[in-house]
Amino acid sequence: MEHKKTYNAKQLKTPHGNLIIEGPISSDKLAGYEFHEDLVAFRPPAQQHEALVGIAKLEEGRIIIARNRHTIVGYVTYLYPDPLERWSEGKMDNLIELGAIEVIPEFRGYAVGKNLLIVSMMDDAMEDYLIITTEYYWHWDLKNTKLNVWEYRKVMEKMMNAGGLEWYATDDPEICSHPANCLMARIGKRVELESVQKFDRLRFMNRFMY
Ligand SMILES: CC(=O)SCCNC(=O)CCNC(=O)[C@H](O)C(C)(C)COP(=O)(O)OP(=O)(O)OC[C@H]1O[C@@H](n2cnc3c(N)ncnc32)[C@H](O)[C@@H]1OP(=O)(O)O
Repeated sequence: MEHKKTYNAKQLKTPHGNLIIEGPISSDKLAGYEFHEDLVAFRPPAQQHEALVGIAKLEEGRIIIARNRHTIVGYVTYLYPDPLERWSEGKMDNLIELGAIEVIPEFRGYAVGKNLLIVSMMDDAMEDYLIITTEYYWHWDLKNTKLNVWEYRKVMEKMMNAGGLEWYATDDPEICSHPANCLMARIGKRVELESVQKFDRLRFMNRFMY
């Protein structure tokens, strides 16, 4: 499969300044920008910056960023699922995962997250993909937001819905281990039935139990 990436951008005004939401961004551009020190949700900022540069270099990898002048203040990543996860077991070249999304606390609640999703889907090539994301409550910033798991889950759903991702049932044990965890997905307009059926089989691998 050819992974065509077309750059899109939009401006977003917030009370803390104007942002450019843009991508997919090249690894060189990404490496040249400052990476805000409050981007700490997944790894220490320097390591996460390096990881994003690596993802942008992957054929299927996509990074969309929220930028305040020269500084990255938010991002979302898309790449093939981890080879150790069930989602890669179907060896589907059109299944990519929204792996991480983060916005610095200063810019949260101003639709930056939603706009990262919106700009991601501006690229028509996204209609060729089945995009998944796995939501585990232990990745959420419950401490700083002071939201409970259900309130946080609502934030995640509203944000993902802005990009057309919807809740999908699964019997994945890790997802089923807590009711706030979930699988969300967006099936592109040009994804064929065969891929959808393959995805259904990946979602339910323990059917012998029923
Ligand atoms: C696959 C994964 O990456 S899972 C991990 C997700 N990432 C994290 O948890 C990292 C830490 N958290 C963050 O970086 C941010 O809080 C994000 C990315 C989850 C959300 O980013 P934001 O820019 O704040 O999201 P955005 O402003 O678009 O909000 C989406 C919706 O949630 C609502 N919302 C956002 N924050 C809050 C809050 N603290 N309380 C109540 N509602 C909220 C918004 O009002 C909006 O709802 P609306 O459509 O009714 O207006």
